[in-house]
Amino acid sequence: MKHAPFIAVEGPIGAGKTTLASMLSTELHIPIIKEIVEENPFLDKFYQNIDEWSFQLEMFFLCNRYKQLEDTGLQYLEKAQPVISDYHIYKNLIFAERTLKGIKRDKYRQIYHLLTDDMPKPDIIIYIRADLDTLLGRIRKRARSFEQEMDPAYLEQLITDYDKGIQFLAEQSPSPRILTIDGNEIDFVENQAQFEQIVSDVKELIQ
Ligand SMILES: Nc1ncnc2c1ncn2[C@@H]1O[C@H](COP(=O)(O)OP(=O)(O)O)[C@@H](O)[C@H]1O
Ligand SMILES: Nc1nc2c(ncn2[C@H]2C[C@H](O)[C@@H](COP(=O)(O)O)O2)c(=O)[nH]1
Repeated sequence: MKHAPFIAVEGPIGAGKTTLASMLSTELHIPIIKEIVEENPFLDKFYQNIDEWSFQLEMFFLCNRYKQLEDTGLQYLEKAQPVISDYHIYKNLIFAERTLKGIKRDKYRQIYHLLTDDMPKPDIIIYIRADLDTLLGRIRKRARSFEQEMDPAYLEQLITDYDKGIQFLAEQSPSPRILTIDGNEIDFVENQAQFEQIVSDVKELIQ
């Protein structure tokens, strides 16, 4: 790979994105960009009433990620410095296609493309797949109050949406390199050898 890599860790809610991105950042000495969660004023309301709050929430995520992506370009990529983030900007569309309807979805799509089409995109995606039980267990473990009443059907739908979304990204040109991790079987937190294998796979992708 000639230019500095832009690595994104992706996967549905609770898959372990932030955990793995932080571990890789430390191990590979690559700065990390993390998404803003706790400061989000709409998440709590969203989980109580998705239809009522989805547009505000999706726009908040989109604007924040747009700003982070702009900064990532200026601070790292244009200076040929590698960077790792715990999300891919396409995540916005994966969620919004599920949570928005009708005219709001149409408007959101237009704004999404207007803001992001010419922005830098990750060239390496680490995709953590995990089934519903694993994700629910991790969400419980993380214990964010607003996520505890999440409808399992919503999460289950997102698992499928993510598979389709990552497949879509794989078909883009130029296509990102994708490392898929089985989050049910591979425990990069407790199992050092499994983490080292991921590090080795990522180093190979970076070469
Ligand atoms: N491989 C793993 N094994 C055990 N616990 C994990 C693993 N990955 C993440 N966790 C835990 O699961 C929770 C969710 O992880 P997190 O990285 O916040 O997920 P995400 O960023 O994908 O939503 C956290 O409490 C984290 O410590
Ligand atoms: N509706 C949306 N929800 C989102 C989006 N990005 C994140 N989230 C939610 C999911 C979790 O409750 C929380 C943190 O996300 P993690 O995937 O890091 O666990 O925020 C989004 O774009 N739309």
